[in-house]
Amino acid sequence: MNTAQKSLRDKPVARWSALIIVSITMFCGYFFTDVMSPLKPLLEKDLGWTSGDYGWFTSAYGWFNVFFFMLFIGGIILDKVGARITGLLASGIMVIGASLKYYAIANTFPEGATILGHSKQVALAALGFAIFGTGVEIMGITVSKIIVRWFKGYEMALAMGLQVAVARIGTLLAMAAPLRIVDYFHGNIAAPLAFCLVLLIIGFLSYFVYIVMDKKLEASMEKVEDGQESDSEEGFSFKDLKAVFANRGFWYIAILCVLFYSSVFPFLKYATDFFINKFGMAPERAGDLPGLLPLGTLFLTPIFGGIYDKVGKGATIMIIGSILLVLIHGLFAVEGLTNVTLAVILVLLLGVALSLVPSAMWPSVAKIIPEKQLGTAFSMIFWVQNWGLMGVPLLIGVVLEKFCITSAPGAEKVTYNYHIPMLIFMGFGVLSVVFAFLLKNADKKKGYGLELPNMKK
Ligand SMILES: NCCCC[C@H](N)C(=O)NCC(=O)O
Repeated sequence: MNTAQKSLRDKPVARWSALIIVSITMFCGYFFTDVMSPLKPLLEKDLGWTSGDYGWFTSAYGWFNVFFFMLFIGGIILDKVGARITGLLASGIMVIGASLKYYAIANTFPEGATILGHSKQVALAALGFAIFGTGVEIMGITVSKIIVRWFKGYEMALAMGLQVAVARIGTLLAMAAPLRIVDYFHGNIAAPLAFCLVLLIIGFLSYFVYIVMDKKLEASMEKVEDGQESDSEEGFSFKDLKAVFANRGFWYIAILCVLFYSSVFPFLKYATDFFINKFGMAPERAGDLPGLLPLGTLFLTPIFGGIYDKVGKGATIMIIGSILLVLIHGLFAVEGLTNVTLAVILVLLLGVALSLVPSAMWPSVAKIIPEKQLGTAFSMIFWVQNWGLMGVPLLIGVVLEKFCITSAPGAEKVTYNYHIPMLIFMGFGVLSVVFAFLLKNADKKKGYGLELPNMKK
């Protein structure tokens, strides 16, 4: 290819700059997603929430995505009108949802005011989180497609890994910062949300810079004579949907996705409380331990992504990550194992698992599904995954409240035994292993190329 035929995506500086910009928006989204997790004990102590309230509120993240098919709608919009408008809409929705959630937590409401059997505060916070969850998930599929658009044939898995790594810095801050921010603002539980809301607005504004870059990319692609990489996609069609549904590899990846993530992200929602209850950690420091999880993934996700780009072995990487899950949650479930050093090691290992599987899973989707159906495919995978992100935190909240309370009724501080929740997380790990093997098997039969490198020679 001579210089005249190059499009903007062929210039490393341009494609990495595009990646940095969209990663900032995702970073802010991930921060907000988990910012309430370390606050669970405080929500119970200061605002009178129960574990059931917390589980219900946390599950709201997936409500609209699952029941109103917002991810499908987002995927269709993405394939029809492209990443520029979809991304802007999605990050705007994130800001609106986050503002409502902040309003709910920052205010007090008349006692006894309930909506759907929960206090007005819990219900409004949940509604805000549901709106936010729609925005951040649609943003997730948009960013996945943006990366494919800029990096296909280049360092695609590395780029996806780096984007996820930057997003996970958001998760890390969400674990480590909120209790410190609350402390700094003299016990104000809403302060971390306000801080995060400001970041989300910055993420929204930074997306305008990406829009300018995307326009330039399009113009440069139009100049490329053969137009082979042009974004002249046909957009969503029901034929595409049927094609994606008929693809066995797609289903294995989607089911692996929901199982794997069900035992990681919902775990994070309860991790601070778990470490306080099982390992006797001081509440002010207990968020630091789950914070180690995203820390490890920062470095490892891009490294494993780079290995997949150069060496391949995508399906095998997913199997190893899933086996790790079983071991980790299995050990967490063992009663009497309360050594903090062991907890640190297990959290770090969970970080390894959370690097292995995503670094191979997301680029593998682009191998199984043709590019013009990718928006649809990512949105369907995220839809399946959202059942888990919605249902599992709710399940754990209910299980905790019904079967795991160890304190006396009416005690000032409620304490829990996390044995059953950990067994539930382990169960998801076991099923992940099964589906990772099924995926590898399908790859052998259908030749998706999951075990092959991503990079063109
Ligand atoms: N706490 C963030 C949830 C992100 C869900 C999202 N659909 C996703 O799977 N992102 C990829 C990842 O590995 O984070």
